[in-house]
Amino acid sequence: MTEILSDSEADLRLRTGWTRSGSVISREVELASFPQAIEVVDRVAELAEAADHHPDIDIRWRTLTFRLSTHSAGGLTAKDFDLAARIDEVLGSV
Ligand SMILES: C[C@H](O)[C@H](O)[C@H]1CNC2=NC(N)=NC(=O)C2=N1
Repeated sequence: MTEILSDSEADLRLRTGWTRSGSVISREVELASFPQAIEVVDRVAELAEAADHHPDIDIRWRTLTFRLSTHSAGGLTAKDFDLAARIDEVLGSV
């Protein structure tokens, strides 16, 4: 069972560009174009499948918002921060 992180533990792990609201961390990013945003979504989808951990993804033209929480645990876990780091790697590569 993946352990739920306390608010203070979660805040210590919060990555640049991400915010926490309760048991959800999120990052909003604007891409250069809609096709580029969809390319990012495709790449994140592959990472999520490989990790068996999936973000909520809001797509509005060129703006993507990723939201992470561990539904099965009912809170934030290491899985959320690990996937956030992978999402940051994708965003850093476009
Ligand atoms: C059966 C499957 O492993 C689970 O439903 C996975 C799928 N992806 C998931 N993603 C997220 N964000 N939280 C989960 O608890 C979760 N559980």
